[in-house]
Amino acid sequence: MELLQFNEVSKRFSKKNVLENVSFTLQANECAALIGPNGSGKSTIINLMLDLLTPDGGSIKRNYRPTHDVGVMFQNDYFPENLRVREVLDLHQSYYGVKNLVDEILQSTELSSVAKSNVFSLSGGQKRRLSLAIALLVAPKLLFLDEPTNGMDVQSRELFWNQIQQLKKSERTIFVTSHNLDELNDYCDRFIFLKNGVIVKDITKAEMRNERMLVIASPTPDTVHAVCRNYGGRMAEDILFVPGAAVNDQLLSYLQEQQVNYAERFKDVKDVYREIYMQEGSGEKASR
Ligand SMILES: Nc1ncnc2c1ncn2[C@@H]1O[C@H](COP(=O)(O)OP(=O)(O)OP(=O)(O)O)[C@@H](O)[C@H]1O
Repeated sequence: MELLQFNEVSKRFSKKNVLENVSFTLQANECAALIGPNGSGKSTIINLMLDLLTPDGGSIKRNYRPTHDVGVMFQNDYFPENLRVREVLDLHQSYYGVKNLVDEILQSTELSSVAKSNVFSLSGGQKRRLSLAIALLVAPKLLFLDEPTNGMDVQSRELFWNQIQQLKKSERTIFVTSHNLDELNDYCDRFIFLKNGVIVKDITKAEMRNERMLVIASPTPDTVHAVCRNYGGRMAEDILFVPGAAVNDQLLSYLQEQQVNYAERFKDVKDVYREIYMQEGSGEKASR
């Protein structure tokens, strides 16, 4: 089922075009990530999805009620002062007038043991999980996670994403924005890349893994120059990344002749990110 459809949506603030002809659909059960640098328009898209903004052009079709079927885990945790964990959830539940899900959610977010604790005594990871618990109170069809693991340590991140994996099994659409590309790569099924208010790539994990990458660690300047000039590629953190489309017998023979060590692997989100947002490395790509 299609949960959402953006059809050539544009948005302006003052005279500045912030989104231009943005089109995408979200299916029920998807776990999709919206990726883009600061200021690329992610929050504007989310606010349009939540019906907090109106588009200046195009149309949005929602198969959900923005006030009743959507749970949002905001970037920062805001809780009423001096309340216990359970009281915070009871309070939110009373606003929404929804079915009593507090015990179930305390359990699924692993907060039962701190249900009677004051929210200020919680660890950073527990506070993030309480924000998730609040977002789940409406039994959302659509769950927004905005930089969900900010401030969490490794163990809390793993626990958090395991909980999201469980939620994925229960017919929910999950929409994540995060700058943590490793996490998105591991846990999302689809990646929508935004650049200056335009969707420049919309790719599923399965599609991405159809492509290979070639990786050369600590290449010499001569190797960087020769490979980039003839095949394209990008340098990042002393590694040269060559896109799958350029990986061919000629390139591999060249590297073997030059005794350059390389490795081949599937493409991941960071590779796509580099292709979109980073300049190609030294040398011009030859027209082939
Ligand atoms: N209410 C507003 N009035 C004027 N300009 C705005 C408003 N909201 C956003 N903008 C501008 O629109 C552009 C996109 O902003 P947006 O917040 O959607 O980006 P973002 O990708 O979410 O950024 P970040 O990663 O920093 O949260 C920015 O140039 C921002 O300054």
